[in-house]
Amino acid sequence: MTQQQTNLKSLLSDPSLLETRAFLGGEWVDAKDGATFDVTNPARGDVIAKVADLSRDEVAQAIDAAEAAMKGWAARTAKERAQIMRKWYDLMMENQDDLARILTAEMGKPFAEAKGEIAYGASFIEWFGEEAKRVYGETIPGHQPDKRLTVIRQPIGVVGSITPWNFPNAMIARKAGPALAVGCGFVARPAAETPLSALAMAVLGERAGLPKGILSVVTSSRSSEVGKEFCENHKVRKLTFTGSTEVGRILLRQAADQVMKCSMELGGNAPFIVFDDADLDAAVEGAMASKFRNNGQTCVCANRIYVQAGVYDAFAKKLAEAVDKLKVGDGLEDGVTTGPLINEGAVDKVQEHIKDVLDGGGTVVTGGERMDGLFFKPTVMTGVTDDMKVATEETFGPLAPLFKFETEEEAVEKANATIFGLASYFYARDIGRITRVQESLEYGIVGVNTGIISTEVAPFGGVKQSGLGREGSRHGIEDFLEMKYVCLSI
Ligand SMILES: NC(=O)C1=CN([C@@H]2O[C@H](COP(=O)(O)OP(=O)(O)OC[C@H]3O[C@@H](n4cnc5c(N)ncnc54)[C@H](OP(=O)(O)O)[C@@H]3O)[C@@H](O)[C@H]2O)C=CC1
Ligand SMILES: O=C(O)[C@H](O)CS(=O)(=O)O
Repeated sequence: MTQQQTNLKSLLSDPSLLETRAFLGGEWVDAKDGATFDVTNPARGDVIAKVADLSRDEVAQAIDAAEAAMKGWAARTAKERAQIMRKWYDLMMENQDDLARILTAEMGKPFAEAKGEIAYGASFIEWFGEEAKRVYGETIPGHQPDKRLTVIRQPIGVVGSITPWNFPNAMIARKAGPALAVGCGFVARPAAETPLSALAMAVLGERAGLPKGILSVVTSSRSSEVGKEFCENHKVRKLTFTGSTEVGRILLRQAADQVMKCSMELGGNAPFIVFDDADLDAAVEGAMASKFRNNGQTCVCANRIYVQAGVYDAFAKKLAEAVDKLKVGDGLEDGVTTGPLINEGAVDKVQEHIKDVLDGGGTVVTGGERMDGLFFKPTVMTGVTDDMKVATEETFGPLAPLFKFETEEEAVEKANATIFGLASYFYARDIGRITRVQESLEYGIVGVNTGIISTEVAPFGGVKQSGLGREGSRHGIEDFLEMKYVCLSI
């Protein structure tokens, strides 16, 4: 065990939650060949854990175990599964602080935000345990006198899951919740940057009573190998992915060979529109929440901020004043509102977008510079135009670029001018404008006079190249069910 791992364990009320072995078929295992990969704390740059680095063959074993365990798990009543899901939820909430400390240590987000993510992730486990008890079938009036028609809905089968580093608890829970609740087997491959949160979830899932093999967490540094196993193994009936559109395309191409059902939660490029009839203080508050949550590292962060000409200067001034109050630092320190970026590539992307705006004649109102390590000053820029990179590329960092517009039609046209369609936001008070704009935006999610839209009770997902399917809400369970039509001749 590394010294840093010892240090992290010393922060936990229950040190056994810091697991570094993979959870394979109900057993805690090292990689067969003893291989491990390092997990680094992005705030300090030190290695906090060495985690089992599984091979593709070991992933195949997890899939076999999930298929074998499904027979008994799917045969239980929905209520029995729901009781175990509820116990899992209770354990996650009872251990919220420890789970949050592990999450902050491996991902960097401030402890308060990490606690919020644990509650958000746990809410999907709770929600879908309840929803599973309402997976109804139907009877259909026969098309012939001797025919009796019914429709039943059954678990789709073994699910392969690939998730990103930015929400290392909630993105898994948003998939494992519905999949396990309806009776599927579930094999999770978390991002190599952030496997510890997933392993801690598995510790608690085992304690909650999930049967051996129904859930595996296959930690591996070889993401493309794991993806190929999920896409090529005929025992896998469903692939669920959250991450960039670029990787989503790779997986969809691979999954096409066996016509595998896929759910895709992909990249975004959210517009945030401030009209001249908006409550400016509310708009600033919403922009802060949407733009700087998780240090700008969410797929639903405001990526382009459009401000109507009449309020542009006032909004820019107010926003910069709010940004200057952010406290950048180690997420485990009290009062820190903004942690580090996840890696050097993320810092490079922010710097690239800032330089591009400056080269195009834009201005830094506040921030604009890298700090020590992976820390970056939250930044507001004005004079941003549609020919700049930030207009079409997702920054995934703490940069708020302000674009000026004149008319409602212009704002909507510019907001829609992207291949993405995940989240969008606007602030206005005229009811006619609100109705027209919410109906005209080509996005799966529209926040009106709010910058935070995420909840387990609503359908989360994108249109265009931001994804396929919806997660959360009563709709999110459908992606883990198959419909069977039975025609009985009497
Ligand atoms: N719509 C949504 O809900 C979300 C979308 N995103 C989007 O993802 C991007 C940032 O997240 P990031 O994690 O860097 O995204 P990536 O798409 O690079 O990675 C996401 C996951 O996919 C894995 N992966 C990468 N390449 C492959 C492959 N060829 N086969 C199988 N798995 C692979 C990664 O593993 P590893 O890192 O270990 O290589 C990681 O676990 C942004 O574009 C953001 O918008 C992110 C979160 C949520
Ligand atoms: O990964 C993400 O960015 C999440 O989907 C955003 S949210 O659901 O936490 O808002």
